[in-house]
Amino acid sequence: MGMGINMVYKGVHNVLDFLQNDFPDMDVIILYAEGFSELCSIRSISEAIATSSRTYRVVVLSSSSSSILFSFRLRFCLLRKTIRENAQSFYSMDSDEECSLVLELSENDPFFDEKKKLLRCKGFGPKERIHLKCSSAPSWMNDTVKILLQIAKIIQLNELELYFAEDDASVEFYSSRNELEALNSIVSLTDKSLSSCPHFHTNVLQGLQQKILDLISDFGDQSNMKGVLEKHHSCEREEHLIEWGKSHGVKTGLKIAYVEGAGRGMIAGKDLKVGDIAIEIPVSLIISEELVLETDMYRLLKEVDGISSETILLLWSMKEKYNCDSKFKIYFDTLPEKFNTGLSFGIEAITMLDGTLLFEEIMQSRQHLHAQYDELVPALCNGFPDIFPPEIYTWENFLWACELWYSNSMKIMYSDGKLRTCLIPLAGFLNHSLCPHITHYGKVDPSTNSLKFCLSRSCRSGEECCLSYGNFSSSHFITFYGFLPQGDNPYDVIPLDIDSSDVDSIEDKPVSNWTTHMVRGTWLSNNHSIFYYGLPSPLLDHLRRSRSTVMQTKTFLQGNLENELEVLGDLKDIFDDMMDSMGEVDLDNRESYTWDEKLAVDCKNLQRRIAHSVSTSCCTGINMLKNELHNCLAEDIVG
Ligand SMILES: C[S@@+](CC[C@H](N)C(=O)[O-])C[C@H]1O[C@@H](n2cnc3c(N)ncnc32)[C@H](O)[C@@H]1O
Repeated sequence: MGMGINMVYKGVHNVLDFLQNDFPDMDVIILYAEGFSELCSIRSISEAIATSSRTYRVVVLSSSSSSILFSFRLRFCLLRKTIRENAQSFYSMDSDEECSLVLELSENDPFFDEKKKLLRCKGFGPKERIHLKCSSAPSWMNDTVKILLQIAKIIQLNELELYFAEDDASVEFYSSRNELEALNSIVSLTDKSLSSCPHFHTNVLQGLQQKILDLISDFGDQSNMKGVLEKHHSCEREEHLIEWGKSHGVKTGLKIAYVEGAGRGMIAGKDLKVGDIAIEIPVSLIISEELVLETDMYRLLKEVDGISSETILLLWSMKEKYNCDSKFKIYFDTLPEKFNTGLSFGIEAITMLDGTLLFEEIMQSRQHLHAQYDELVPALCNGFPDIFPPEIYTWENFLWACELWYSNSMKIMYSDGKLRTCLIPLAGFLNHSLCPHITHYGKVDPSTNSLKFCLSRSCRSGEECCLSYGNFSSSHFITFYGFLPQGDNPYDVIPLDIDSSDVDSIEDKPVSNWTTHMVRGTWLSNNHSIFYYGLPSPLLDHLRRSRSTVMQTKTFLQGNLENELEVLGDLKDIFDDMMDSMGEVDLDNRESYTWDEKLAVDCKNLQRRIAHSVSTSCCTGINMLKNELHNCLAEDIVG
């Protein structure tokens, strides 16, 4: 039913109550604005309406030229609702013959409230049943996939991705990790449904699953992170290791080759599909604490107060490297003599890092390792030289073992439920990618007593097969792995030292769950409009609240605009100071630098780019705000 009402604007927060309580039957809303400031209110009203679980049709009538901007935004809100409406009408069907997919945000999700809010912004609830029925409409499949993906992506967000997505419904892409997790979660859902749906639905489900698999494949093809193979290197020792592995139960179709800039990597010997096992390692070939339990070294070390199983393994591996009778000699023989991680940066490279996050990370880690060595090793060598020969237990060898364990170990969940830090021969040749083929690999399969590395995206014959080492910043990768990942790393953030506790609560009730704040390169954001500026909303909201005790809304009121100006001015100062303290980056001489100096300048350049992007976005925002403020004041004078 359409109904025209003369709606009195009661403020953004009670618009929905107003509509639902006073006009429960209304489904078409006509918003009319004469001047600029009325248009600003309309935008806020329309945003509030867009969060409703009911569908309203909103029409904007305006005499102002700025209406184009708002109509665009409104159309966007409407579009989201219309897609959902259409899709639901395609899915509606006989309940007896129902086949549906249910996407549900778990109430145990640590970010349940934030994700629920984001789902609402997009017009979804925490539990959505999507009914599937092949429609005659050609777009039904695309519409269905679009909805499934929108929901799945939000459910699969991790903390950091959520921080940068919160309060901004326009975000469609969060990270490659998120994209792959979301797509794979729908593949699993369709798998489950295929086993329980009546057989006449299998075509629909299989069609849907194939569509998702095609999307996964397209996504992999688009990612520009394929390793270039260096054919002139010999991999004889590595091939021996593969043969040894296979003779002890390893199953794999992967080969080893040198990859430009990454050392050795694993290459698919044939086309591999989503779900295929790239490599399977029997537990008997995994190096974990189990292996040292029977040694004299273990019996001695377990008496040392507070020593961890990781430290015991590290000390064991220092000696095992030189043990000619080791069961793992062939594995130790393939390990690099030097790891070249941030932990072994020279003094020149460290000096270049002054003012960067990497400087702090490397210095703290080195201090920690030196303290650990000094506390433990000399005493062991003096007390038990037979077990800890001083010529093996040097600082250099200790650092080598630390770098080995930091850069090559994986945390594995064993069948007894215990998480163990392990070295895994062969799987240790898998390099990292921001768009990995393998995302889940940490659990022993009790039925085979082996560790399986299954593909979350396909890998063509001859292509390097990569996994994800984790969602780390580039400074973490440099410190502990010795490389800077290729491409945009969404986890490259600059944390801000802001205490949220006092401003982010009203009468002891938190208004936001974010207690720490950060920024990342604003080129990663697609919303640079006023009130967003490519910056994270939780940070902006926090700074707004700390600057003004008045409730802040995203409306074009003079007070709000003035507060925004101050917030952006403060942020800009912080990042301009950061750039000043880091100094310039000399990229012209990069080729003459040593390996560690190259990593140092690249990392410094990255942090500078992030700081510069934040400062530039603040500057653009300040200019936009000044224009709006000017318009606002002009309206007031005319009014
Ligand atoms: C687990 S090992 C992988 C095998 C290693 N490439 C080798 O030759 O032994 C981890 C190390 O590989 C290298 N690496 C892994 N992924 C990389 C990447 N994306 N880019 C550059 N180097 C990488 C780093 O040196 C890292 O410390």
